[in-house]
Amino acid sequence: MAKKKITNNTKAKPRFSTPKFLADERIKFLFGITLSLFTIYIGLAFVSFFFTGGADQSKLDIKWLELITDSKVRVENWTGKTGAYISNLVINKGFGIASFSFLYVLVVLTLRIWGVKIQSLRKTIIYTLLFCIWFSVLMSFLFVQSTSHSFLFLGGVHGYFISEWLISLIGNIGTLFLVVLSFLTLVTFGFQNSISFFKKIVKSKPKTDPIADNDLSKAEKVENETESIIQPPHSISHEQDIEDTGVILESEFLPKEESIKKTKASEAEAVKKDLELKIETVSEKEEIVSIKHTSMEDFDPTLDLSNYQYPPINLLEAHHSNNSSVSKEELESNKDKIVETLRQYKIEITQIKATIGPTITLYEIVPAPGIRISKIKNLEDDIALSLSALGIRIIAPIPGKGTIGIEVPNRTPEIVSMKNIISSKKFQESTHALPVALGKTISNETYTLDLTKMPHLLVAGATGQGKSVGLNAIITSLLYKMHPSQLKFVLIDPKKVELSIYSTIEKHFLAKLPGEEEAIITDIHKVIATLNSLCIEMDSRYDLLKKAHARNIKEYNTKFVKRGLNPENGHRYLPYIVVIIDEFADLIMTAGKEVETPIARIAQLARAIGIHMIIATQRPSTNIITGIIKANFPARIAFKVASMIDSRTILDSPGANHLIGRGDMLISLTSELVRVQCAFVDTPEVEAVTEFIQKQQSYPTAMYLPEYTGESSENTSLDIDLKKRDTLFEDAARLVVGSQQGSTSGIQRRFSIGYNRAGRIVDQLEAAGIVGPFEGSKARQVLVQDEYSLEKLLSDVLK
Ligand SMILES: Nc1ncnc2c1ncn2[C@@H]1O[C@H](COP(=O)(O)OP(=O)(O)OP(=O)(O)O)[C@@H](O)[C@H]1O
Repeated sequence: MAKKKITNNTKAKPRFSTPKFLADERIKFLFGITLSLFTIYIGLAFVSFFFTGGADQSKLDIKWLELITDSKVRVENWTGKTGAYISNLVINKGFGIASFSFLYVLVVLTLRIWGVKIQSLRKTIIYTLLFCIWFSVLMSFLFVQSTSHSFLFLGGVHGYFISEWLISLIGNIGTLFLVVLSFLTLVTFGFQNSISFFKKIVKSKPKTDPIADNDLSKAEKVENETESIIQPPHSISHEQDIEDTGVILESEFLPKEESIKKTKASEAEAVKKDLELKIETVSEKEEIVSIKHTSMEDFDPTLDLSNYQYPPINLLEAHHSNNSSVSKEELESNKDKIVETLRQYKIEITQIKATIGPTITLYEIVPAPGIRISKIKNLEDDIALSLSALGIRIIAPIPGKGTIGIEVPNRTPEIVSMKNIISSKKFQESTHALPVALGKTISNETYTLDLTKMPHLLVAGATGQGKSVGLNAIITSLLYKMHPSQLKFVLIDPKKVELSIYSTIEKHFLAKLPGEEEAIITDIHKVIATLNSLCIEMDSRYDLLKKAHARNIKEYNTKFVKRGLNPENGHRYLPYIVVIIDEFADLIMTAGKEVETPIARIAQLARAIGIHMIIATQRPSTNIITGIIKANFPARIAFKVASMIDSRTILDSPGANHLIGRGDMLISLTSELVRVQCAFVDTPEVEAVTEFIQKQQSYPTAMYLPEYTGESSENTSLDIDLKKRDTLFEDAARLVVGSQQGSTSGIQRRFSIGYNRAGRIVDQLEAAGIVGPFEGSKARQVLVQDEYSLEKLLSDVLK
């Protein structure tokens, strides 16, 4: 009874709750001693029974009362009459040699009293009983004839009667089948992964074809979703490890939440330890597929460079030399350390699972009911200390999973090569408008993005943590998928060294201001001019879209390709423009608002017309990544940063400070963070790709962006030719005089035009003497007081 009470009362406390009479430590101590001695006594009695049972047999046949009261009756059993009687009762009249398993229950119970928990008591009792029944039947069935002259019933009276009854009922064969069937039933329900174990035995075959093996593991994944033990294809020897460890055993405190489906199924008893590690690896099939590029129908913009060849995959390197998989020892030792550390803080866990990624392994744990999640979250540093590892990150809880994740770096991280990522099926068959392949997730899946959906990307990370490699990965993946007619880069590189490698593909893939020599922009004044020029390009693209009644660049280009838009009316095929700014902090420090404003404008409006920005910075402080920038860059990538504050600045949450560097990154697209190992592409690889492109036929020049003259001081009103005034000039003049407000934004709003166009109109109004000069943040003074004077001025001056 006491046992039952113990196992049932497991709600919140991770420790075994003692019956009331054991609340007193002294009684508990004595009870523990008593139970230990009793266990040893019974053990000795059982063992002794084998040797002395024959001699004692006749004495044990007399009545029990007589046996114990008559001191003249002596038995051979080492434990006296009581031991002999109990042994005879339990072994011969009970379950035969299977009765030894009762000793196991006694050991578990004794250890429990001493505070050591190795197994769920309830399950220990149930399974021991079931095992006893089955084993005694088996023993009787097999040995009833051969031991008929012995004093010992190997299966006990219980087994004898049941097996005799079964043989009479269904014969020897039927009984054999039933015994086998009941064994399988016991194992199937008793051990979580027995089914997959049996399957593996059935399926075991020589492994000669790794591709076929990959297929198999994928198929198994789908089939066995709840078991989800998938073999890593890159290490066949590893399969054996997984086979050995692919069993989840849970401790007594099994949660009943339905979110943890597996725990219900795993009503198994651990014989080895109280908690075993389940290892999960997901590996994508790295299939090299031919690069597919959609051909255009009526008008093909790629026809200008119709012989253009996309770079072949063999220009990239495999970087496999120092790749190694995570050993089972490493996994087990990390698991033990995690479990131990948590236990020290009285946090019991019921299940633990490991997913091996390229550079980190995710240990997913299910805490016992009643454990506060925040308690585990606060142990980040303690776990890091016990594992002696940097880069531990705790995700509590993992969104949508009901588990808690502990990410632990692998001892030998794997390099994810760009070649691998580019040749992956996922990337090659992606239908994204601007496909970017970034690397591999924790579950070894290729991680791709569509830049048009972002629509802009903010990349931050301390120096040397993989930002430049990340930018190269983005550019390389776009070069592998896009035709020069479909994509142009605007590369801004104040550091002057990082992006210069792409200058050779200027005539294929770059855009620049007219008259500029260098396509890679390094000078701060040219950066301002280029960004403003992009604003003009943006306005003009909006005008084109409006004229074409298209909502976005995709619709517009489709109409253009179908020859629905006449180039004579100014229509043209619009390539995507990807603006990459390598050291954004430098720009903000030197030019401040002058760069921030056009960047914010482009970020706000450019999505629909195919201009996308990627800005990178080493210094993720709030004066660099301002509120305006943050608001307009919802998609962010963080490489390792120095502090939690920096991490919060980029991601709005901590985490990036716990990354391990060398391309380890966190990507925040929605509110969720994804940890990805960035693909590695080395400079010689990028050079090989750019050289391959450069050698091919090109456009005569880089794509020219619209000219930007700027609001420079020498650009006085005299320079403005009013004969070439804007068509909205007169309406704008009437608006300004009518409202007596000379603001650019007022004109912009009233006529639904871009900021630059409105700015040009205001300049023309100034040249015509309608408004005064620029006065910083104040609106310009309106120099014409009434409409009559305005009409006069318009007719006199502007003719
Ligand atoms: N994805 C990656 N996989 C493996 N190693 C990497 C990866 N990314 C970067 N590294 C290693 O880190 C080094 C520094 O990377 P990188 O030049 O990209 O840093 P960075 O953040 O751009 O630094 P800085 O801001 O100073 O230019 C690389 O030379 C390379 O050895």
